[in-house]
Parts: sequence; C-alpha cells; structure tokens
Amino acid sequence: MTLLSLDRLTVRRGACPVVDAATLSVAAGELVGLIGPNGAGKTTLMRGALGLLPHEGRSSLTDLAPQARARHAAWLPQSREIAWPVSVETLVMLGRTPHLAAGQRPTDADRAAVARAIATMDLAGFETRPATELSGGEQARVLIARALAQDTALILADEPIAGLDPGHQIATMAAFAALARAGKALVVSLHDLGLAARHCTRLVLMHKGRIHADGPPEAVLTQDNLRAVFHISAHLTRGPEGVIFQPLEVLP
Ligand SMILES: Nc1ncnc2c1ncn2[C@@H]1O[C@H](COP(=O)(O)OP(=O)(O)OP(=O)(O)O)[C@@H](O)[C@H]1O
Repeated sequence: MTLLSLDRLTVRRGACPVVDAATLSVAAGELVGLIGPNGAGKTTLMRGALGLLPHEGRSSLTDLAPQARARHAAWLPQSREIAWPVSVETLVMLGRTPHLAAGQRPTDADRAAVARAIATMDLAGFETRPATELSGGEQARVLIARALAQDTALILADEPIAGLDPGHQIATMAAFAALARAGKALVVSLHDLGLAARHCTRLVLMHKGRIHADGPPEAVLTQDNLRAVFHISAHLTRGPEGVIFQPLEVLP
C-alpha cells in the first residue's frame, strides 16, 4: 500500500528550485533514509511534501484535509525547541491531538499510545519531569515519542537521531525499523550513513535538489555515488551482522 506519493514535486526559493521535480513513492513496510550533503534539499523535500512550503507538482499528503493529514502523517522537524515547561507525559500526549475532538479528554487508548511511545524512547521514569529541564538528547527523544504517540501510518522525521548518544541512536533506528516491519512507513533524513545503511530498507540520495539515486542501501552507497555527491570514499561490506559502512576519506 502506498502511503506517500510525490509526483515531480518542485520547491523554489526565489527563482532557484531547491527541490527539483522529485518523484517518489513510499509503501507500507519501508524505512526510507533520505540522505545527501548539507543543502541537498532533504528538509525542503519533506516540508514541501507536507504542504508546509509552496510547491509545484503533487504530494498525496496535500490532497488530505488537515485533520486527516495529521492522522495519516506525523512530522518531526529538525528544530528541537521545547518552549513550555510541561511534563514529558503532557508533551507526548500532544501527539494524540489529531485523534481527540475539541475538549475531549484522553481515553485509555490515548494513554496507552503515550505509554508505548515513552517506553519505546526509553523515557520511563521521566514522565513527570518538566521537558525543558531535560538534556538536549533527552528532549530529542521526547519529541520522537510525541511523533510515535500520534500513531500514524507515515512518519516524516528530519534528522531525528542527531544529538543522541550511540546507544539511543541505534535503539531509535531499531524502533523505526520495527515500526516499518509492523506495516508503517518512515522517511527519515540522516547524516550517519553507517546507521542509514544498516537500518534502512531503502535510501534516497539527494544532490542539488534532485533525487540522484533511490534503492536498497548497497545499490545507493556505491563508490561512484559517494564520489559524485559527497566527495568521499568509503568501505561497505555485508557480513553475518548485516551491512557495515564506514566513510574513509575526502577525495581531492
Ligand atoms: N528560506 C530559504 N531561503 C532561501 N534558500 C533557502 C531557504 N531555506 C533553505 N534554502 C536553501 O535550500 C537548499 C536546501 O536546503 P535544505 O534545508 O532542504 O537542505 P538539507 O538537505 O536539509 O540540508 P542539511 O543537511 O544541511 O539540513 C539550501 O541550499 C538552502 O540554502
């Protein structure tokens, strides 16, 4: 089942297209790593797809009415600012807003979704802490938990594991992979190509606003693509533990 469909999505900043005719279809079961150098257009592609930026072409998400869209797709932006000193549990409960009628109190199902998200992001024991008093990485995990609590078929996340320690980066990618195996779809922008190669079912490599390559990690992280897009060399092997990717050098 297709959960996100982009047809020649183009987003201009001034005269210049920073996303240029991106066509992409994401199905249930996929964990898509959106990779590419700084400025390649990853954030802009996701924001355009969500209808948060004026665009040309078509996104299946902008065909949906706002509440239907919020029930279908969760968005985790790159900015991590938590402005209000609400408790972690209250903040994660905000993910349930699209499922609640105006003034409706959370149901047992809402509370269960929040508890699941808190457990998945290893935040048990943090429930009553003011979110503003947590460390940067802890706050990042709270915001991921809020997106998970939304319990949508599709999750779009902009650099969700940036700033997390290695254990929580791996655990978060593993949780995303488990959600994909359970039938959801995720599009996640990432700079850690090792984690992308290891956990994603598919990589979409962006370069100068265009989709340069799209496919399984080993088909995308080729020496040619890495040289052309990132100007790096790297080592990639597949062993009993799965794909192992290590960037090596910046090429002249
Ligand atoms: N408000 C804006 N006005 C003009 N140009 C912009 C604006 N926002 C982004 N851009 C440009 O659009 C291009 C794509 O930016 P985008 O944030 O999508 O890149 P990215 O791939 O997410 O990068 P990063 O890995 O650094 O987060 C960049 O060249 C950026 O300078």
